[in-house]
This record gives sequence, C-alpha cells and structure tokens, in this order.
Amino acid sequence: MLEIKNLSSGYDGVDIIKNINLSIKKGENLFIIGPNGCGKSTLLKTIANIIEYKGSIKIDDKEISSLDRKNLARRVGLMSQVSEIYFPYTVYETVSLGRYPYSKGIFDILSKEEKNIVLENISKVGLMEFKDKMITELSGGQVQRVFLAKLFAQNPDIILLDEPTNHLDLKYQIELLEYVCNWAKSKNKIIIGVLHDLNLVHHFADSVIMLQNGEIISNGNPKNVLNGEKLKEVYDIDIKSFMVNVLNKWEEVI
Ligand SMILES: Nc1ncnc2c1ncn2[C@@H]1O[C@H](COP(=O)(O)OP(=O)(O)OP(=O)(O)O)[C@@H](O)[C@H]1O
Repeated sequence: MLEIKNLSSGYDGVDIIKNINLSIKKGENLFIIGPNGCGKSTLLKTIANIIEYKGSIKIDDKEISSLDRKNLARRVGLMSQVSEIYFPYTVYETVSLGRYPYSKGIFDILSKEEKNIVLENISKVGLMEFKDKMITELSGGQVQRVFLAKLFAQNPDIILLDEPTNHLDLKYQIELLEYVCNWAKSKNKIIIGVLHDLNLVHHFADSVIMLQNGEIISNGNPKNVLNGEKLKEVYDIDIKSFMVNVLNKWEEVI
C-alpha cells in the first residue's frame, strides 16, 4: 500500500505540487495527466525521493525519506524519458546495474544466480542478440527496452514511469505498456505513470488523477476523469470532440 498525505514539494523553496493526497493498493496502477508544466514529473521525482518534500509518503507504513539508498531502490524504481546522453555501457552492464540494491558493494562481482537474473530480463525484452552491444549503438526504442529490463531486474515494489513510451513506435508503445502493466499485476506491484497520450491512459489505467498547477483537480476511474468538459477546461481545447472526429475518419478508411 502506498499512502501519500498532504504532500508538497518543489524547487528553490517554491512549491510546485501542493497538498497531494493519494492511496494506491498493491497490484493497481494510477496514471497522472495534465498539461505541460503542471507538476507531473515533479510528483514522480518526489515519490522517488529525488527531491525533498513536506507531508508524508509511506510504503507499507515506512516513510520513503527514512530509507537508505539500497532499501529505497528495492522499493521504488523510476523509468524516465530516455535522454540522448547515456554512458557507454553494454546492454548486459546496464541491466546489471538494476541488481545494485541487492549487492554488498558497488562493484560486487555478480554471482551465477544474479547473472541469470540479468540474462533472464534481457531475454524478456527480446534483446539477447544485443547483450554485448554498447547501448550508444542502439535505436531509441531498443534503449528504452534496455531500461525496462534494468527496471525488471531491480524488481521494485513501486514502478514510476515518466513518459516511458516516447521514442517508441505505436506497436512498441502498446507492447511496452501491456508488458509492464501485466508484469506489475502478476507480481502485485504498484505503477504510477505519466502519459500524454490520453488514448493509452483510457486503455491502461485503473485510476487517473488530473493535475492543474500542481494540485489534483480530479481523481477516479478513467471514465470519470477523462470527462470531455473537464479536459476542455484544463487543456483549453475540446479534446473529446477532436478524438471523436479522428475516430470517424478511421471509420472511413478501408
Ligand atoms: N530542476 C528544476 N528546477 C527548477 N524548476 C523546475 C525544475 N524542474 C521542473 N521545474 C519547474 O516545475 C514546473 C513543473 O515541471 P514538471 O516537469 O514537473 O511538469 P510536467 O507536468 O511533468 O511537464 P511536462 O508535461 O512538460 O513534462 C515547471 O514550471 C518547471 O519549469
């Protein structure tokens, strides 16, 4: 169970997210929507304890800020938009980093069992043939899958996904979300994700929160939160009419 109470955080003493209250049960996912700059990534970074906060974030009654680094990494894993700059590690080395929370030291040599966990997860995302390749030599979509394998290897209780599907073509967007959501459900994990694509949110979310200026203005199941009028108000455009129009065009395609 993840319990967030009266949470505020931001940068340089200015609160970006304000008075957030949420609770999520194991095996459930929640997606965050809202316009650019409303605080979605800031909320994820706060739950990952990357930035300081006021209020409380408890996993199974343990305050996130009280956990040491390895314990925190066993509890919470963040997969962000893959940046253009990453270190020149191989696929195998990158996924191995996911096992750091379970190692004794930073440069521990992996046991046979640990190596098998790493290989198993590389295989899960279909990258075995690339395992010794440098990640700098892979496509954006392949790199995204490497980081997914690293997250699986890390095996945290709470998975934070910050726009994980950018760089991916439609097939891989759907595949990645299906994969990670099914994996999380089968292992009783919590997912908190940020997605701009409201169609994907409709399809994958158990529940949704809508943020505006750092505050939750709507919270509930996708049908209620992705309400035409509310979307119009927050995004300042009639998204629902636009989507329906597009769907009608698809109907005309042979
Ligand atoms: N490291 C930082 N230092 C100072 N201000 C920041 C920092 N990161 C984000 N901000 C500010 O906090 C606000 C919220 O940013 P955040 O990235 O959380 O929004 P977001 O909803 O994820 O946006 P987007 O949809 O564009 O990704 C913005 O005004 C942004 O400029």
